[in-house]
Amino acid sequence: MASSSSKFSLRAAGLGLLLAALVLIPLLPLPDFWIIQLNYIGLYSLPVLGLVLLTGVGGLTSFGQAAFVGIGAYTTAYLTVNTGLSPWLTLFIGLGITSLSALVIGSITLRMSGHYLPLATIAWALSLYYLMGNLEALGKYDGILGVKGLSLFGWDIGQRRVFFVLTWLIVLLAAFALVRLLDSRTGRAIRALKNGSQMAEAMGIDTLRHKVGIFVLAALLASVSGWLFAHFQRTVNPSPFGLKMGIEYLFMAVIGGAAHVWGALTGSALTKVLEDQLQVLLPKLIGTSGSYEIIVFGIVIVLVLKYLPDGLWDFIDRRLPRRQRAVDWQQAAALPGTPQPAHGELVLEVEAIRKQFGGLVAVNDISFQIRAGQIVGLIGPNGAGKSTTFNLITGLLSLSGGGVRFRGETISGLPSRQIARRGISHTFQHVKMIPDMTVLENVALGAHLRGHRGALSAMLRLDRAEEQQLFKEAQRQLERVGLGDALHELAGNLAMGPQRLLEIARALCGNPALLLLDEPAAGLRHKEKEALAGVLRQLRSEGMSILLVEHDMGLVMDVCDRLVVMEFGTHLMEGTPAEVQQSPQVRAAYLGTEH
Ligand SMILES: Nc1ncnc2c1ncn2[C@@H]1O[C@H](COP(=O)(O)OP(=O)(O)OP(=O)(O)O)[C@@H](O)[C@H]1O
Repeated sequence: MASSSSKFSLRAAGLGLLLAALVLIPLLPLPDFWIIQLNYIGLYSLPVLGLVLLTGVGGLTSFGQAAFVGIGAYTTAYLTVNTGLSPWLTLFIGLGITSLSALVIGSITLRMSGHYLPLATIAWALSLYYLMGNLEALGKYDGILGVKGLSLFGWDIGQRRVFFVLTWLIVLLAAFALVRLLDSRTGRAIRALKNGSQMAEAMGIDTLRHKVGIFVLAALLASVSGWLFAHFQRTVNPSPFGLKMGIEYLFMAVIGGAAHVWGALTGSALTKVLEDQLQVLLPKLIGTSGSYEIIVFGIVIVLVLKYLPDGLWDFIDRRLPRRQRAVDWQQAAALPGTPQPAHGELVLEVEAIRKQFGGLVAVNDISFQIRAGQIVGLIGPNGAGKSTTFNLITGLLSLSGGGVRFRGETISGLPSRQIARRGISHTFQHVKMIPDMTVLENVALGAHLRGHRGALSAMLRLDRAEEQQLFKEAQRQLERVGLGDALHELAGNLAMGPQRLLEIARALCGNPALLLLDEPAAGLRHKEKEALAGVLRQLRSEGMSILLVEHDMGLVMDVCDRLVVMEFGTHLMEGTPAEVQQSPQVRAAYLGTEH
C-alpha cells in the first residue's frame, strides 16, 4: 500500500504541476519564442496522442495522421475565408468530414494486416496530400492565406499566450480522456487488438469495429490539431500535412513511448525542442549550415530505438512505483448470468465434421456429443487432429464439411465471437493474454460480453458501477481457480501454470455453458496439475460441461467421464477411461504399431 499511496501523491503532484503550468506559463515573462514552441508542442501532441491509441496500444501502424490534421486545417481555412462561417462551427464541420473520411478509409484498410496496413496508410496519405496540392479551390501548393485568428465573444484568443491556454487545455482534456478510456471495458478490448485478433474475438470482441473506432478517434484528435493550427498560423498549405510529417508524428510517438498517453506529450516536446535546438547549435558547432540537424536527429532516433525501444516515458514509468487498483467492488451487484442447461441436457453435437488442408484431411468425419455436467476428453497421438477439431468447434477454423450444434442451435459457420456470445468459452493451446495488464484486468476481459458501457461512458467516467461488477466477477473466477492472491500481478510475470489458470478464469468469466480447454496441463508441474484436476472436478460438480484436449494421460484418466480417441484425423473409439485404457486399438495407436 505504501507504493500505492506514493504513486497517488506522485500522480496528484503531477496533475497539480500540469494545471499550475497551464495557468502560470502565460503569466510568466517567458520570451515569445518559448510560448510559440509550447504551442507547437501542444499542436503536435494531439495527433501523437491519436497514434498512441492507434499504434502504441492498438498495434495499427499509420503514416496517415498528418493527412487528418490537413483535413481539419483545410476545412476551417476554406470555410472561414470563403464563406465567413464562424471557426467554432467549422471545427465541427471539420470533425464531421474527418469522421466520415476515417470511417471510409478505415473500413477498407483496417481489414489488412502485416505490412499491408502501413503501406495502405502511406498510399492514402500521399493521395490526400496531392489532392490538397492540386485543387484550385484550395489554392494548390500556395494554400489558403488570410485565415482569421480565434475569438470568443469578441475576445481575441488567437494571441500566443491565450492560444497556449486553449491548446493545452484541449491537449490535457484529450490525454485524461484517453487515460480513462484505456482503463475501461472498451480500453481492455482495444489493448487486446495488438497481438492478432484471435483472443479478442474469442472474448466476443468485434475487432474490426474496435479498430475502426480507434482509427476514427485518432483522426478526430488530429483534426482538432489541424483546426488549431490553421487559426494559429493564419495560413495553410499542404507541406505540414504530407507523408514526411506523418512519419515524424510516428517518430514522436516512438521516442516518447508509443504505449503511454504521457509518452505522446514527452515525444512531441523532445522532438520539437531537439529539432529546433540542433538547427541553432549545429551550424555554430561545425561552422557550416546545411540541414545537418536532420542527420543528427536521425542518429538520435536510431539510438533511442536501440536503447529505449519502448520510449522515454516507459523508462520513467518503470521507475515510478506501480499503482495498485483499489478493491472497491465488494458491494457491487453480481453480473446477471444466462440460465445454464440442466444436468444431463445435450449441450454439444459434433456431426461428421471434416477439415481439409490442401491434400491433407486433418479431421475426417468426427462425431461426438457432450452433455451438461460431463468432462469429455479428446485424445490421440501427435498430429491426430485434436486441435483442429477443437478449432472447428470454437470457430477459429472453418469447416470443410459436417456441422456443429450447441444447445440445439447450429453454430457451424459462425465467427468465433458469435460462438462465444452463445455460451462457449475456450482457452488456447499457446496462452494468449496481455502481459502488461494485471491478472485481474486480463480476466475481466473474459466478461466483455456481459457489460455494455462504451468509449464515451469510459471517458466521462460513467462506467464505474459496471466496472466494479466486471472486476467483482473477475475476482470471483480467479478465486475459483485458486489465483485469488495474484489479482494485481502483471500477467506477464506469471509462471506457465498460473498463466493457464488465468486463461481458465477468463473463459469462466464469460458465464459459459461449455468450456473447451486445449492442453491446459502443458508446461505445468505436478502440483499444478493436481490443482488443475481439482478445479476441473469442481467445475463439473457445479454443472459445467468441458471438452478437454490433453496429452497428460494421468490427468485425462483422472478427470474425464468419457474419452473420444482420434488417430490420423479419424474417430478411433469412444468410451469411459477404463474402456479406453483396455483397448488394444488405442494402445497400438499410441505405440505406433498395427492394430
Ligand atoms: N493450418 C494448417 N495447415 C496445414 N496443415 C495443418 C494445419 N493445422 C494442422 N495441420 C495438420 O493437420 C494434422 C492434425 O493437426 P492437429 O494439430 O489438429 O493435431 P493434434 O492431434 O492436435 O496434434 P498435437 O497433439 O501434436 O497438437 C497434422 O498433420 C497437422 O500438420
